[in-house]
Amino acid sequence: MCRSLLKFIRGTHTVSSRKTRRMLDKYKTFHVACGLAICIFSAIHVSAHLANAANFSTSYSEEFPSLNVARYRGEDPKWIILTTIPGVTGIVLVLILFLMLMSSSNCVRSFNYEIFWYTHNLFIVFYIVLMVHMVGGVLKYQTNIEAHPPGCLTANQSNMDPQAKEMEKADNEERRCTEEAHFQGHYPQTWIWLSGPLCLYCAERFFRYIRSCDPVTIVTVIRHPCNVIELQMLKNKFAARPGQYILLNCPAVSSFENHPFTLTTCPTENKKTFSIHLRIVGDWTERFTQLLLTGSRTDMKTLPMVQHRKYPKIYVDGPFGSPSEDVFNYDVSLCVAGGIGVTPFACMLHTLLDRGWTHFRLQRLYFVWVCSELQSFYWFAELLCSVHHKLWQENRPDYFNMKLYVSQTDSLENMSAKYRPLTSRLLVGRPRWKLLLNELGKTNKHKRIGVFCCGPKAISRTLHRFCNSFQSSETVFEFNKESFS
Ligand SMILES: NC(=O)C1=CN([C@@H]2O[C@H](COP(=O)(O)OP(=O)(O)OC[C@H]3O[C@@H](n4cnc5c(N)ncnc54)[C@H](OP(=O)(O)O)[C@@H]3O)[C@@H](O)[C@H]2O)C=CC1
Ligand code: HEM
Repeated sequence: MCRSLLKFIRGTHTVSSRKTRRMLDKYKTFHVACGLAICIFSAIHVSAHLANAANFSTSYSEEFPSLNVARYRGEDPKWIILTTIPGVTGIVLVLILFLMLMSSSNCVRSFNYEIFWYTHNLFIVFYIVLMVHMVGGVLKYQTNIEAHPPGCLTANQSNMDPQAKEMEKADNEERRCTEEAHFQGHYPQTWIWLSGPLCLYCAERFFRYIRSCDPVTIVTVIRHPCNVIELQMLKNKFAARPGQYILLNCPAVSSFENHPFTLTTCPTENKKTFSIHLRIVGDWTERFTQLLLTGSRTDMKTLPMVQHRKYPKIYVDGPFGSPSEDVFNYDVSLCVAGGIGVTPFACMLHTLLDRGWTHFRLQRLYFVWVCSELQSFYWFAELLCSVHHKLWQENRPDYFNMKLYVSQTDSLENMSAKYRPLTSRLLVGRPRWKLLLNELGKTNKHKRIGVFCCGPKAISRTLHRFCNSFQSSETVFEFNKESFS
């Protein structure tokens, strides 16, 4: 989960292979797999030590008292657990893990991200308790193997009955040893395994904290249809690439919550501002929007300096990498956006408009955008028309192929006449993915098409399935899933 380190590795040219970069994008999936593995092996570990506690009670050894954890034979195993350091710390670890696992489920994260986020930060307590877990010294090893080889007999010790004893006298003499067996608790080794990853992660968080401390100035706040707010910001030394996202923190709403937003414009030589489009869907975005719009006229594009003081203080952590950065690294790319999931692709199109298509490997871009309402398309209608006109002027009409789908037809009206290129590409209903992919397959034979999807999970799942099942030796659809939530 060292996002900045991953973004650095992903962005440098050392990771030339797209396959490796795509693997780096799976860091969250890998993390969840590790988290679940921790839970599964912890369950096995706990079961083994519960059996262990029962054994300590029933197999109490008078012969080797230092090996006992029970205080007497038949002691209640529950007491052995509740009165030893490994026992008590083990219960705390299991409780933390259970809370983290339950709060990390998709439903909790989408219902209330804060519950997940607060609970998940219990990992700090988890690691501290884990370091203490081993100091109890329950697991022991013998320190004097040479002086007391396992199975040997000390002077007053015999494990044979008298009759047999006479017969084995000579043999026993050889098995005599000079001292009692001595045992010592294992030296705690957990910190050896944890110190590397923890130091790396702490360095990552420290770096992110220092970087996010730089103040951010809100330059413009624009209200868009369908509950979307555009925020244009300025931050010293902030640089980003299209497709990347930031973590936004607004202490006036909550000091501990960092919400991810994909950039819709990146700073360029001519324009130092960067922007995000946020959809007001939860309590954090609602509260944040109230603070943004309180006392400022929402019809003004750029606010006079005097208004800046009215804005809440915000911090920006990032940018962080994402699969969408690779849209320009294919000959042909298909970008599918669902609703506000258009944001990473809007950033692409801004970059295409600023820098032109000749700077990139990409030779053909298919853009499919599905929205419930027609007004949603106004979020980036100007941008889409500008890109369309620019490519026609540069005699590359085939470069940018866009299809806009409006899925809810009850409130359908005509799009504004000034966006004619969009009106002629507007379709009603949801896309038929299989048909769409077949059409692309036919017009792009022998190509590896990069498929990028950002939006409701249902679209990603459906499209991913169709890309994998697309049977054609000539065309390959390589699915790149975009998600930070
Ligand atoms: N970088 C990232 O990872 C980002 C991710 N997002 C995510 O994108 C999502 C966008 O949310 P929102 O704007 O509310 O989107 P909506 O819920 O409004 O859905 C957008 C469109 O997708 C359509 N749709 C839903 N499922 C399918 C499907 N299986 N096949 C075809 N079309 C489908 C909907 O059709 P219908 O109306 O018929 O349901 C609707 O027209 C959010 O979950 C957000 O987290 C947003 C920004 C960035
Ligand atoms: C049990 C299953 C687990 C699941 C499903 C899970 C899920 C997640 C998810 C989805 C994120 C990303 C949050 C985001 O990007 O906004 C995350 C982050 C993180 N998780 Fe887990 N996790 C699990 C277990 C654990 C465990 C056991 C630990 C450590 C003891 C842990 C430590 C972390 C850390 C340190 C982060 C990074 C937070 C950051 O820096 O952004 N997780 N986890």
